[in-house]
Amino acid sequence: MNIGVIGTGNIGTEHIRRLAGHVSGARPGAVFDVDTERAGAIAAAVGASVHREAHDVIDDPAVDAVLIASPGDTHAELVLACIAADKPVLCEKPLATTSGAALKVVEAEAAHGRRLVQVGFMRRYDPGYLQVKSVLDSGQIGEALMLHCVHRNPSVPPTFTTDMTLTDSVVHEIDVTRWLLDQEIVATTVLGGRQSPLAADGLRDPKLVLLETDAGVLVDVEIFVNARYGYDVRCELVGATGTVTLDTPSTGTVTRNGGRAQPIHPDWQERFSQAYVDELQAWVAGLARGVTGGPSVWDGYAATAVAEACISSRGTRTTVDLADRPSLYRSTP
Ligand SMILES: NC(=O)C1=CN([C@@H]2O[C@H](COP(=O)(O)OP(=O)(O)OC[C@H]3O[C@@H](n4cnc5c(N)ncnc54)[C@H](O)[C@@H]3O)[C@@H](O)[C@H]2O)C=CC1
Ligand SMILES: O=C1[C@@H](O)[C@H](O)[C@@H](O)[C@H](O)[C@H]1O
Repeated sequence: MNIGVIGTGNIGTEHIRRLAGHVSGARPGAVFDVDTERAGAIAAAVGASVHREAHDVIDDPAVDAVLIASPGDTHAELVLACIAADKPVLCEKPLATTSGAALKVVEAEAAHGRRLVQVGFMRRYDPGYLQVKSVLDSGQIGEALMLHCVHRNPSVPPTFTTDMTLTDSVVHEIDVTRWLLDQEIVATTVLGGRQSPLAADGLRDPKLVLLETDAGVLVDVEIFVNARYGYDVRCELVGATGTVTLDTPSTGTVTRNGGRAQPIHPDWQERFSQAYVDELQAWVAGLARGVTGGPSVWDGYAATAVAEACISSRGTRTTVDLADRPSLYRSTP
């Protein structure tokens, strides 16, 4: 499979390297980035060609499938072009930054009649989250009652906005909640509270997000993107007869001088490195069989709709109103 990649920043470059060296059955064949120097550097490193426009990648007959890793507000338009060209696409999260834009993608793919799009919610491929899901599904802890989540980033670039803490960061917990519980989120309340002195001017950080599902499960998420000490993503799912916990993986405990240190990952690149490879490998394996699975545009739309309600909340309970779910998305492949 010859993969065309649009966006060669942080994650785009890493995905290209993974496609070149860690995913069987695929190679990065063509790339585009508005930053032509950046695109040229990674293309030269992996032997890919550089295109002049994003649409040249999508329309390139030698490109079997497209991977979109440009900023979130560019995604919906590019995914629509892939659907129009009948080309499979893995689109990094978020599918879109507004629910209206995401819904247009849902409608376009539903009208197309078969799935072409996978959304990059890679936590569904993380061995830790998979274990949490398998414990819940096995019935060992009874029915799910509550989910507690922590999502801490050491820092964010100056371009990162308060809205992005919800659309770019909490969107992962929104997807994890829907996937783990197989329930829709119907309401949210977001509280600001005391702010970090280390947050950039105008950035509301940290925040507490409360999500309510259609089955009444309550989910709390601490989002804190200036935690400084490292990358810390955890959760505890509380069931009727027990709990299952996903801890921050340690990278090697050092015991010395009367003390014990447990290093943790510096950022998402290291923490989820295996999940990204497994996500890409599953996508490519599906492509070879002519099947697109994994998180769908419905999942992308629902997640963006919830994130949008979080943005509107500002301390008050805000409901989430989803459109009707097309039959294409009623069963997960
Ligand atoms: N699944 C995950 O855990 C992660 C997902 N992401 C997602 O990946 C996307 C990219 O994030 P980063 O790589 O961190 O950002 P980045 O800012 O490092 O890279 C974005 C790249 O896109 C390029 N670009 C901007 N406009 C473009 C356009 N119209 N067409 C083509 N290229 C364009 C920029 O020049 C830059 O090289 C975002 O949607 C983000 O939410 C990012 C990090 C982790
Ligand atoms: O997707 C990601 C980033 O875009 C986002 O900015 C971070 O907060 C997340 O931890 C990371 O997984």
